[in-house]
Amino acid sequence: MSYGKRRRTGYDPASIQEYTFPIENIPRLSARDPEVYRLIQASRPVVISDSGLINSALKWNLGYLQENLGDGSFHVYGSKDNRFKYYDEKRAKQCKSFPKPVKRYEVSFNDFLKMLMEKKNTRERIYLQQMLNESVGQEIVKDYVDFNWDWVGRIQNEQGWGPLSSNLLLIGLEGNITPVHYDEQENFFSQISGYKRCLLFSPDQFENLYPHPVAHPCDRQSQVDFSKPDFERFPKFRNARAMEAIVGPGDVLYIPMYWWHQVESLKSLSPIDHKLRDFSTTTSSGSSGDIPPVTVSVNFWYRAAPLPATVKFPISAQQRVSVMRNIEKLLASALGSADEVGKLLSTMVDGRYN
Ligand SMILES: O=C(O)C(=O)C[C@H](CCCc1ccccc1)C(=O)O
Ligand SMILES: [Zn+2]
Repeated sequence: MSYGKRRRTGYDPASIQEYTFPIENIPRLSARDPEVYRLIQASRPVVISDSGLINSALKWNLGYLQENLGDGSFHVYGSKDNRFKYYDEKRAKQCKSFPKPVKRYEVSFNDFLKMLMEKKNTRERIYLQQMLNESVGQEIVKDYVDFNWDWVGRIQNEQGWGPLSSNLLLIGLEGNITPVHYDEQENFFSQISGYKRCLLFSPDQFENLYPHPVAHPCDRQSQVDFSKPDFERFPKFRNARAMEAIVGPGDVLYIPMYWWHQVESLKSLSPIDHKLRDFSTTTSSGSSGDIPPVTVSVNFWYRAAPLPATVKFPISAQQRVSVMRNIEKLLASALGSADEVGKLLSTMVDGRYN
């Protein structure tokens, strides 16, 4: 079932990267439409345009956040290009040969704003990704309490999901890309300011997207770089097909657990007013005018529903991924290292199962 045309308002279409795979649209519906809940029930992506989930956060511009986020520290990632490929710190320590794709800084929000200004001239791009925690100021707590918990809580209960595990605050530069990966939690991805293009791939496309081994620092991330796919190493990537949603302020995208997604911050057409109190007094270079436009999002990660008592065959694509993950983990521990897992699996399969 193909849904309408790509949303055309608010962002610069020239900031949409061209890729090699076909793209369908993710349905964009009102929270009043029962189809929304049928899609969520079926673990299919949907954009809900008027849920009001994060209406209280639509005023979260950089000035307001600077005033109210408090003086906790924030994780800010730096990348030498525009890709922010996540990696697991402790696994990276065990893989001495692993080239870290991004640097991680721990800074105050003010330092983040300074980095935004200074990085404007350097090659390095930055991306603030911080879980909202009790260190935030009272105003932010108030806004958080005013999220539409009735709406999202009803879905959480109806779907039998586990507890909310975290809300990640995301503040990135236009052009930043989070490369395609999957998460093991249900996600209501909410857009606060600016526009993001979300490319989603169903869990049954595992074989088209070639994730790193489970024991690798980039577990759950695809090895394929969409901007220059290596079809020799990843031939099945030719079969990949995406669903797309371009989300703007107030939109909520349901990203079902195990669904692959790549998130790209687009260029906003209307200038974003950061309402930053004059910044020049506290830093050497420039005033708030020098702050480049950013996108702001917050996600809602929910733990999955418990597995059903009786398994229904054939198992779902998500269950297949979970089984493959468990086998990789078991073999890595049984063999004492992840390096021999491939060899052992080939020995098991070659000439016997294929
Ligand atoms: O909400 C989601 O799931 C996203 O992927 C949103 C994405 C940033 C996620 C960063 C990340 C990726 C992998 C592991 C932990 C953190 C964006 O908006 O750029
Ligand atoms: Zn994600």
